[in-house]
Amino acid sequence: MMKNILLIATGGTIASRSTSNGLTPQLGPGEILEYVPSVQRLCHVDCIQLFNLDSTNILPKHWEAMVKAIEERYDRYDGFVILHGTDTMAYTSAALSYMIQSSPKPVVLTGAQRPIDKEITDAKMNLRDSILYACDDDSHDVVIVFQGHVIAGTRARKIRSKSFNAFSSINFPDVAVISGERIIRYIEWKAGNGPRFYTRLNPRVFTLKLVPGMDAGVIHYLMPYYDALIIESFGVGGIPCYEGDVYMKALEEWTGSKKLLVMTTQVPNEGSDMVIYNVGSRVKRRFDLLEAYDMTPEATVTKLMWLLGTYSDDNEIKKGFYTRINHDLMTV
Ligand SMILES: NC(=O)C[C@H](N)C(=O)O
Repeated sequence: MMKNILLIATGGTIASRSTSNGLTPQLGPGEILEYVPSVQRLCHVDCIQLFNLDSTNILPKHWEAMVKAIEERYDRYDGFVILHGTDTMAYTSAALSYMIQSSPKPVVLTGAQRPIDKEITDAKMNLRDSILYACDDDSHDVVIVFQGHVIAGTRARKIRSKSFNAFSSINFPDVAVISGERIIRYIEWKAGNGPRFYTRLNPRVFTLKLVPGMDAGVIHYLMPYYDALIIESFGVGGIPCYEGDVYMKALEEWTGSKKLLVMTTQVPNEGSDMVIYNVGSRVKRRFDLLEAYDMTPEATVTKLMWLLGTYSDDNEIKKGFYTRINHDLMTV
């Protein structure tokens, strides 16, 4: 029997037309689908348009809208394909991985680096591959399908701003590749017993990228606005101890007001390991902090938004942070 797929349009380059002010999302999902008539042979597709945004403008409330749209229609479809801009797609795929857990049906995000109405475009291949993947019996959970790569929702990172192969899977293999009509699966991955939907997020999570010599006073400034601070430190992880240990004092003030402190690294691959150097281990011993290890920055920030929006108990938040969801964390 033919599968039923829901195509959810949110904007991005795939929906954009050239205007005198640059590329602007204008096409609806029906118009986009017309460029790939071959999908008619694969499945039946229904379309909805939630918004039509350059993904630069995506907010946590848009993630909530995507989740609600899927939850309301979950029983009626075999799979879901979300058309999305590439700029923040890795944040959305991570957020949705926490908000739609253990889904036996696939939720596929895709988009393009060039609009679908251009002669040279990656949009048609990405859309066709995504629908092919969403129709497959062995597909489940949140993934990005892009340029033939299938990447777990928590592992994607935009690594090229212009080329077609824009996404990479960080610290984890591609879960599959798509070659023509074939899906070649690289990892054994069983469907969970969900879905479990979560729609509450707390966006008061700040990511601070350390730069040599940065004024530690910035941490004090963040106090009224944020509940959790993720420090993207250098290398395997550490906090500078120059100038009278101002960073340690700032972090004492931060943690003293019952706010979460999370350490990660700005190095793209292999993650943090704070106990290796004195600059890290002294911080880890001093504070009851969380360490992101091999999680991506996108997964770390959205996981905290989900945890802080869902749980109020500190221990539950800490336990939840170290619980592996959609392949986000392998070290622990
Ligand atoms: N390739 C793209 O989709 C980029 C676009 N600015 C977006 O993220 O919406």
